[in-house]
Amino acid sequence: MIRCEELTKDFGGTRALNGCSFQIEGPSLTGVIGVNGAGKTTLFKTLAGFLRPSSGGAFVLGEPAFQNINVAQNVVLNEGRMTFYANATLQELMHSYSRFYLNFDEKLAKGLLDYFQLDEKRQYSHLSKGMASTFRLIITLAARAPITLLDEPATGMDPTVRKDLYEVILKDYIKVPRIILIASHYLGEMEQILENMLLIHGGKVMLHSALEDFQTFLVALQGSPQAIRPIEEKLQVYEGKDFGPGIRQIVVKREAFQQLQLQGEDVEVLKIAGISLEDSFIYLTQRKGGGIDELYHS
Ligand SMILES: Nc1ncnc2c1ncn2[C@@H]1O[C@H](COP(=O)(O)OP(=O)(O)OP(=O)(O)O)[C@@H](O)[C@H]1O
Repeated sequence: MIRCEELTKDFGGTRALNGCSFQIEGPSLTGVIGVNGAGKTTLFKTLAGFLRPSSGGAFVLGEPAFQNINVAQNVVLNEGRMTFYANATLQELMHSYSRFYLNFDEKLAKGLLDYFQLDEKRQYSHLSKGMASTFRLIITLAARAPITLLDEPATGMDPTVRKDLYEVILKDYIKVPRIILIASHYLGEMEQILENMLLIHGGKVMLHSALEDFQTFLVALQGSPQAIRPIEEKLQVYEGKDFGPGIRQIVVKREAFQQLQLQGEDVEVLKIAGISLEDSFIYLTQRKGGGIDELYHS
């Protein structure tokens, strides 16, 4: 179980987390998404016990996470900037993980190294970016820690390896259900394996829901401008645009639209369409103010 309560983390003058609260009780494959700088890595490092909260709390298995040996043994963090000692071979790194994580599955780790054609005698520092990511993922999953945190696990991987990566994560989760959080910007690809979504924005949780609820959170309405305008005036519109003279489209919250309780003719003129996960993410986290067009028109 993991729980954050009004978790705030400051780095000097920068507030990376700002009253972040959520809880995950049981096994779950959760995607953690957010724009660059939203606070995802800070959240993971705090849950792993590497960072002390400035205020509020981060709890793992009911205990405060910071510098807690019980937490450390139950949480494994895979992060791109992880440094291992110079000259370490894959075999040595695997060995050090297996001594620290009591459930480390060596057979699985070796099987995956074979599958991804990584020679365990090679030095980690000599691997390419994508190979290093693959290796980190292998030892992180093989650790079989009850809380597994994957921060941008696909960094540098080519599309074929990424496809395998998602399959490996999913199969491993099915074999040993546990709390797995994956922070990634590859939303369209991750979507196929996730159960839940946690959207972090400005250091806070903006949305924490089942994947299906996230996928249907926003909806696109198309119709004549006469049919669309009255809705537009009543609801928060995430995007509005005209498709030629006779058709206007707006993006709004599905629930808010349903609560409008439109009747009869009004409903008939509207075409309602779903929105991809990636587009929903963009609409929900878009920057306010002038867009890119404006920058290039001065
Ligand atoms: N050690 C640090 N010192 C100072 N500022 C930091 C430090 N670590 C993170 N920050 C700042 O905290 C904020 C959140 O950073 P964080 O790395 O958690 O974001 P993120 O959501 O993981 O971003 P990305 O998607 O780009 O990886 C950013 O403004 C970042 O510059």
